[in-house]
Amino acid sequence: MESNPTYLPVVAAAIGPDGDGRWLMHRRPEGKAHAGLWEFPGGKIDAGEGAREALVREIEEECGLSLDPETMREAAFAADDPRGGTRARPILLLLYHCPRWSGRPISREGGEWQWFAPHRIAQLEKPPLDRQLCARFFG
Ligand SMILES: Nc1nc2c([nH]c(=O)n2[C@@H]2O[C@H](COP(=O)(O)OP(=O)(O)OP(=O)(O)O)[C@@H](O)[C@H]2O)c(=O)[nH]1
Repeated sequence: MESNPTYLPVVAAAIGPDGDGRWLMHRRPEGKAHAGLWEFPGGKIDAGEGAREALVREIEEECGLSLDPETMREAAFAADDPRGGTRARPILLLLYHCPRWSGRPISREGGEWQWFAPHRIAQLEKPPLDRQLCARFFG
């Protein structure tokens, strides 16, 4: 049995709810894969990094918010089919509920940031794995 990793692990954050019951979503910038689609923000886990640590780092880099890793909870996951698709490596996307943060999001890497109610998030155009996470997380 081959034991080299197949999946590329990616972490994503469900940041919310804010005082109005909304959650923070990120619209991917032009020039990147899935440009213009709305995702739960996050990114790839670096070698040797923990999942929560990666999420804190990615969110800080992308929008300046500080997440509280102590209060993060595993919430849902979604994975590509390793035998389908055209990617070199299928993605394993891990969603964490992040109920505590500080700061306000600002766009640091060209994407757009917006708070939405869950029924609006369900309507947004999203990449395939984020669609699954949305259905699993918000029901
Ligand atoms: N959120 C999300 N990401 C996905 C999906 N499918 C898929 O291939 N990805 C890829 O997973 C990676 C997520 O990591 P990232 O957000 O740090 O990637 P990035 O575009 O900033 O960096 P990159 O240009 O090196 O890929 C991206 O390459 C993204 O295109 C999906 O359904 N949802």
